Amino acid sequence: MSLDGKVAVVTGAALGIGKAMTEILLQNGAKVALLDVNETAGKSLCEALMKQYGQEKTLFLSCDIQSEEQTKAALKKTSEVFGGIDILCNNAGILNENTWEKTVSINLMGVIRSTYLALEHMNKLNGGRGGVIVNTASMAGLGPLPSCPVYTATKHGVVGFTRAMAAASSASGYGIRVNAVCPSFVQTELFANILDKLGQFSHLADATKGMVEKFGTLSVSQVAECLLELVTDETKNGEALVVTPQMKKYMTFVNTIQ
Ligand SMILES: NC(=O)C1=CN([C@@H]2O[C@H](COP(=O)(O)OP(=O)(O)OC[C@H]3O[C@@H](n4cnc5c(N)ncnc54)[C@H](O)[C@@H]3O)[C@@H](O)[C@H]2O)C=CC1
Ligand SMILES: CC/C=C\C[C@H](O)C(=O)/C=C/C=C/C=C\C=C\[C@@H](O)C/C=C\CCC(=O)O
Repeated sequence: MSLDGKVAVVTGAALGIGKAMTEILLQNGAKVALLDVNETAGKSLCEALMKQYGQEKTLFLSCDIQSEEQTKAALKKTSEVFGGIDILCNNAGILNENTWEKTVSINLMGVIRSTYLALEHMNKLNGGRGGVIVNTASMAGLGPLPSCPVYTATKHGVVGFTRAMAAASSASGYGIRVNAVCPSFVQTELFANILDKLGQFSHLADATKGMVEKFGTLSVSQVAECLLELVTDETKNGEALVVTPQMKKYMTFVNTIQ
């Protein structure tokens, strides 16, 4: 799928992985709506991107994906300005075992909310153009991180939601592919602050450090390249693309219900 003329929405676009996703989508010809709760960083990035790619290519919308009203308004504005939505990158997320309800609210409920609201614009059965949704899960969505069980649960939920939505879309004729990217550790602000966010599991920090030493850390660009692959390869639907500094692979899942 060529990205020329396509319209993308990236949540959590202001920093880290979302910023890299935004940049690679613009580099490949898409228009991008940047949604983020961090207005200062979002506006600053959007201004810089407008200078590099043109005013007509980017839009920043302040949006907390925990809010139905804000998310609905941001997606509506995106459609009004750019004429529709073809690509949704559900990237916004946090890690904080101290505030685990907020972690669930953003990482899982926010992905579900953004997906359902975007379907109103993307679904071919609603007059949409179809397209692709890519959810930023994590390797913690495929196996446990003992020092952050709630974060692990949210990412497992994102992987399960991704696979179920992909099947539902295919069976329903929505014309929308749904995939997940599952990185290991990535050098971002979220990653830099994790040792302060483990709450009652802070005693397991050393084990986490050991995992980081084992896996190493990815750059945000490496994750963005995976996004581009999942967006442009129209054969990919219901996939979980695992990426570490050592390897990249599509997960195979055993369907226990035959
Ligand atoms: N950094 C890492 O090691 C890994 C991160 N991930 C996932 O990647 C995604 C992005 O994380 P990073 O770039 O590392 O984090 P980051 O903290 O660098 O950037 C996250 C962005 O999301 C925004 N955001 C947070 N809550 C929001 C909300 N309620 N509504 C809208 N925007 C919100 C923040 O303002 C920030 O701009 C997250 O879903 C995270 O779980 C997955 C695997 C590894
Ligand atoms: C303490 C949390 C640190 C960083 C959070 C970051 O956002 C993140 O999500 C990092 C995840 C890194 C995970 C690295 C390894 C995970 C290993 C096990 O959980 C097994 C996972 C998957 C197995 C997949 C497979 O190859 O079979």
